[in-house]
Amino acid sequence: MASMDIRLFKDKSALVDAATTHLSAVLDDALKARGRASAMLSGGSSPKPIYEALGKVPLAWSGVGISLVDERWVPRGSAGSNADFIQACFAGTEAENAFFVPLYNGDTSPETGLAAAEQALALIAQPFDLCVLGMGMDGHTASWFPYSGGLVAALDLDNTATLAAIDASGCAVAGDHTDRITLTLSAVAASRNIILLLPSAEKLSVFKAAAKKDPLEAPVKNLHALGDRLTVYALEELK
Ligand SMILES: O=C1O[C@H](COP(=O)(O)O)[C@@H](O)[C@H](O)[C@H]1O
Repeated sequence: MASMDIRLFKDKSALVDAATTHLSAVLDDALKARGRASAMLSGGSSPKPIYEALGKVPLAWSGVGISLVDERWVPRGSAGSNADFIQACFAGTEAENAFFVPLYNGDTSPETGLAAAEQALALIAQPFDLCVLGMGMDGHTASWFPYSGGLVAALDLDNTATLAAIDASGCAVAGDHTDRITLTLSAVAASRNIILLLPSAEKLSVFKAAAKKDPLEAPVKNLHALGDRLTVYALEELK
């Protein structure tokens, strides 16, 4: 299998420009090839300027289905809602015409709401054309937090579900939002284009160091096996 494509940048604005061009080309190609496109988006500070720029790109946005790589189990209007975050990034742009599927559905917990979320997500064409990931300094990506409850099922490639429930109690980086819903590794791995954003030299170091760790300790390690469908946008490491 060909190896992942790591693209290194000296500054954040060059990274944002290049990643925005990449994301828009993936969506445009999908729209031209299949008449529709699908994008699974992460929240967080890493993709924010990219989404803000992407929303201004003239695309046939009404043919684009958008949902989330992961979500905190909180209603719209609550702090931490990734659905609100995406809406805010695209506010006032043509991207507001995209078809958005939220993952939170008001059920008591991600576990009890999982089947309905999976059913809702089936409205978006799979395999996904685009999956945009970030990474935390603890080595998590999506809501695959180290040793979290539900992580083994989320990372099991024999688990063909698209979504998994995660209990991130005890994971400091998850903060107060420990009830999560996330794409499974099989859904991410099936995506046509997977983009990992590492907009600091420290994050690139964490990503590289994950290669030698247990995948439950550094879940981002699971991306190392995805081959050339994974493109990493990173800032150069300090010498
Ligand atoms: O908690 C999370 O953090 C990561 C990284 O966020 P960032 O703000 O450092 O970009 C994010 O990718 C992930 O979806 C989220 O669950």
